[in-house]
Amino acid sequence: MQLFDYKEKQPTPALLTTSSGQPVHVSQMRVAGKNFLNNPFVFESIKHEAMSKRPDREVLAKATGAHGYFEVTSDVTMYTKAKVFEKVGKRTPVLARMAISQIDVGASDLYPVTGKGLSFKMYTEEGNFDLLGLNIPVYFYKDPILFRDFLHSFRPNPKTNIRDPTSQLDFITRNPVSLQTMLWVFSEFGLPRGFRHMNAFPMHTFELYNNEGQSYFVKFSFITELGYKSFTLEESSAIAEYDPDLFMRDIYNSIENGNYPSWRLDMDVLSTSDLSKVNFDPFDVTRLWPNGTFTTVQVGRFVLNRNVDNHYAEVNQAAFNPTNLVPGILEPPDELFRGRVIAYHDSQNNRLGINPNKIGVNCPFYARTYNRKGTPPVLDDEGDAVSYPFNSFNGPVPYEDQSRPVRQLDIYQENTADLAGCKRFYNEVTATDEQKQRMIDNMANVSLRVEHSVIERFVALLESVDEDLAARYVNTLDELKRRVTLPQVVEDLDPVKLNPYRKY
Ligand code: HEM
Repeated sequence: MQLFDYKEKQPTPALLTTSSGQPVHVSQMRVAGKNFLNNPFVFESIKHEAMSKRPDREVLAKATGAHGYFEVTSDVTMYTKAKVFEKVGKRTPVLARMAISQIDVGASDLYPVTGKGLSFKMYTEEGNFDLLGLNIPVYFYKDPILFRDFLHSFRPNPKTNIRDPTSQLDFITRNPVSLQTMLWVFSEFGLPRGFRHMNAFPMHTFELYNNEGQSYFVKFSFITELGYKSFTLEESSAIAEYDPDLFMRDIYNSIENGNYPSWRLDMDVLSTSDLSKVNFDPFDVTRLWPNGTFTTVQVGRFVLNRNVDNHYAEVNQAAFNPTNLVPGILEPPDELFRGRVIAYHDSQNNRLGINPNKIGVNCPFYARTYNRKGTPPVLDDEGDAVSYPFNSFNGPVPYEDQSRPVRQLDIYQENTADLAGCKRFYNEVTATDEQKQRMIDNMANVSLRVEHSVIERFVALLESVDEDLAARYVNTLDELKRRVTLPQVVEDLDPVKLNPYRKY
């Protein structure tokens, strides 16, 4: 389809050149019988392809993206002075990136038990404002050191390069703090019917302040305006076979057809006085705020109405960073966020160089800094502007704002797991029998190849959450083991039998 569109725009072929603009002679197109080192066109073509791959993101690598806008739908000026939210009807251009975790580029979107990302970059007049969300409202852990450990347990074994569900369940039993999020991921909420039908949550508690300097504490949510819908396990395994790129295709086609995906931006709010009264840690990303403790305010909506022209330039090279906030919105004070402050810069410097914000898609409307040089692009590098701050030559100066809180919260968090939250999830969120069984079927599928002692520990953990959950899991797994008889050819290839280090 895209190929035919191109042909329509380009009725006759254009002249081919090298990257430095010299026309390419037809004899340069093939090497046969010639010394190709004397053929800069061939040399450049091979070299460029060989060196074209930059590192992918370590997490959420496979993705799609689109442009659109954010529109304010309610007056929220009592909570924040951020100009992006300053009046009802105001629109701000937006880039969205939608991604799937735990899989590499090229793998199937329907790979079981993955998280999905939905991030928005709002190009505001006060700088880029990025909100990064995942499709589940609680996070796997609150201690940033677990970033590495969690990923390692879910990644292929470093020796064999084979995924090992034993290490995944082992991680959960050794870090019960991650159980609640895993229950969400195993449940229907882990398998939305494409990005358009999923909600997403930035999870941290941000401090907002208004023009009078009053603070509020908020959690943002992106709520799909199409209504949440999920795939059944049968549907997803059937689709995985014939359309591994379904999530990506669905977004592209819906925008091309004028069915623009959209999400409401809501925020759950606690005032400063609420904060001193609650009996839970409102900054703990592994827990939900209990119903009845907060008010929900609608802020606006995101609409995606334009596909990108170049995936590499506009999606792969996009750099979303949770520290990209604007005046009126302060950094969340929790420990996990502090871990993220380091990680995104490092990852983006590693894959894009030291000037990621000078790459077209990341450029804010306005930026004046004292940084100079670095890996390309350097653009005009501020021309002849003075290159050190606090100078006598009218170099850029910082702004002043009397309403910005002078003190920010400094919090110390407990290292406890919210198993009561897991019980509430099992009994209240997966409320019906069918919902419970679906989650347990998923857990049992993953557990089929898990080493016995780890299963025992996992069952003990589930028992400490809810007896019924543990009993159903044991029964479902037993039943599944009885039912699954591998055909001979698969048995011959069974990794357990081939791997002398593993036993069941
Ligand atoms: C210690 C905690 C965390 C660390 C160290 C971490 C680190 C990272 C890194 C290094 C990237 C790749 C960035 C890039 O190269 O562009 C990334 C991407 C991402 N992270 Fe995190 N992360 C953490 C927690 C979270 C949380 C709590 C959320 C959700 C609320 C989240 C959502 C995302 C999303 C959606 C992306 C993909 C962004 C895109 O589409 O480019 N992360 N994370």
